[in-house]
Amino acid sequence: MIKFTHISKKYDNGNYGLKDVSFKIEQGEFVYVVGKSGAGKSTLLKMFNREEMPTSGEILMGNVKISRLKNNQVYKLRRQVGVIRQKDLFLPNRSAYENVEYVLSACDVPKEEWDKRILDAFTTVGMWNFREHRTYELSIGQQKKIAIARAIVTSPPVLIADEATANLDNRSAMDIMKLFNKINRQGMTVVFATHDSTMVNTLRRRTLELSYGNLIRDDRKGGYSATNDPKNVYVW
Ligand SMILES: Nc1ncnc2c1ncn2[C@@H]1O[C@H](COP(=O)(O)OP(=O)(O)OP(=O)(O)O)[C@@H](O)[C@H]1O
Repeated sequence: MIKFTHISKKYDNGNYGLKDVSFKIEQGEFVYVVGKSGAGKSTLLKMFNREEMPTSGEILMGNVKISRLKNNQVYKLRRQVGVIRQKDLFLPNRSAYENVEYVLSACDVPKEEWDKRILDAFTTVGMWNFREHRTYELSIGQQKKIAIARAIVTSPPVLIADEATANLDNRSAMDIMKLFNKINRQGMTVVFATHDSTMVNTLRRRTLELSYGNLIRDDRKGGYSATNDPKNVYVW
């Protein structure tokens, strides 16, 4: 369970990213975050793994208050939250396989688990046959799939995606959305920010809508599929 309570974010230059935002997400939910450019979507997403800290309010992950975490615990938090960014940075001269493997090396995952984890991640995104390709040789849609493989290879209970379908044609975008659906059905919570309302209407899910930093809508459109899978409990 993730709970945002009265979260506000005021940047140093006086801009408000978020204003008094409160909501709760259960493990296994699929949630869209929508709103126009500048509405606060990225600011909201960056709070999940403490890339940004709220100016006021409290965020709970399980029973842990994110703002109270010490540096070594923030590192653990980041293993619990997989992130797919608007622009994913790859090791461009390395293969897709090495790009995914790199995440495991950076996360202290025991080496004997690497092969299986990498195979599982590539299989989930359907990219095993492209594992030897350098990432710059891949299409944008294929690169997005590798970005997803990197985000899920540590099996985080929560997956955060910021405009993961930007710059993709409709077919590739739908491919990526199906992938997020599949990952969600496996029990992972997915929080997916987009300004594309077509996308949101196609796959009806719970939607949080932001406008000028305010949460102006929170509905549940049949998207709730909580799971009791023990692998999804938070470990600190
Ligand atoms: N690092 C920052 N410093 C100052 N202001 C910021 C910073 N990041 C975001 N903002 C401001 O916070 C508000 C929300 O921005 P945010 O990037 O979260 O919106 P968004 O909905 O993700 O927009 P986009 O879809 O264009 O990325 C905007 O007014 C923006 O200018």
